[in-house]
Amino acid sequence: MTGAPPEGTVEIPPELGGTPTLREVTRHGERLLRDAGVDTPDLDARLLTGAALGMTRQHMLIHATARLNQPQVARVLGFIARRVAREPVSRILGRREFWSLDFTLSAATLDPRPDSETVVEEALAGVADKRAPLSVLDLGTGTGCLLLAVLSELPAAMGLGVDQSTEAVATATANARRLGLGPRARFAVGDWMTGLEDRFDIVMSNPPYIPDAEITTLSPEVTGFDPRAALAGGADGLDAYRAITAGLGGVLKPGGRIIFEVGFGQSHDVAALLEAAGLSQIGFRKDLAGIERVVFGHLGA
Ligand SMILES: C[S@@+](CC[C@H](N)C(=O)[O-])C[C@H]1O[C@@H](n2cnc3c(N)ncnc32)[C@H](O)[C@@H]1O
Repeated sequence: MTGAPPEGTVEIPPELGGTPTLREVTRHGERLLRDAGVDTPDLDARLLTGAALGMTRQHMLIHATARLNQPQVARVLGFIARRVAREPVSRILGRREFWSLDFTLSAATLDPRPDSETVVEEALAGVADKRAPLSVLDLGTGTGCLLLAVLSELPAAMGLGVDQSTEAVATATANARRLGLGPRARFAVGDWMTGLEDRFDIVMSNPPYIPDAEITTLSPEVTGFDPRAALAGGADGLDAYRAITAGLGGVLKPGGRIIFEVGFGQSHDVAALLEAAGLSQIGFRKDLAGIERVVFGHLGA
């Protein structure tokens, strides 16, 4: 559900007939979003109007009284209608900023969350020599955001991103190319580390971790638009952690590190899985909200 709204399907209300001003159209969109219970109606109306018209925020401020024609009004209202239906702004725009890099989304990829930057921070914090030729594996790569963010900071590192979704792998490959990281990033379809023969210095994963029964309690922006395969973690949310920790010995180099993103309240269960798998120096990193978002461990040298 990304890209432009279908043309000609939006009904334009009488007050926006003729050539309304940009400000009138933006305010109308904001009202529709507020009535629909969207959290940030002013911000979303501004972002969507700007995107529909190809205008920056500064342009919009300068041209607030500029007149729009009816196709332009229809395009703005098309975007607003999608947001009223709870499609996230990032999905309507088809892209999301992560680690100050621009990522294209697809229906098969999770919309990257700011909290996941904690994984990138921890991966980089453990690298003493940023120019070393390290190897990095990202399991459940989605848009490729974790792997590509890490590679953007480590100029001699190479990486592999694995996902079970062919469409996600295609999206991640296109993101790598667009970000100029194509020569150092490879993506493959697979079931976690099954069939991999190489070993890596760093393994990262933000696997699906929502307990199955909790999925329906999430916001409509998540349940309606993030793929279920990116969310569903089994009965207790820990299925993927069990599968991945069981295979870590085969993909980590001696002295290598695993860095997991975890859901709220899961850090100690995941730490116990790592300990049972023989990893040491297990630690935690909090996200900006003070929640233990990352669990990491070392494979003894
Ligand atoms: C929570 S999303 C994370 C995506 C991305 N790494 C991020 O942080 O935005 C989990 C990803 O794991 C993938 N996945 C689920 N089960 C998998 C499996 N058995 N093997 C490989 N990937 C899997 C999903 O397709 C999804 O892209």
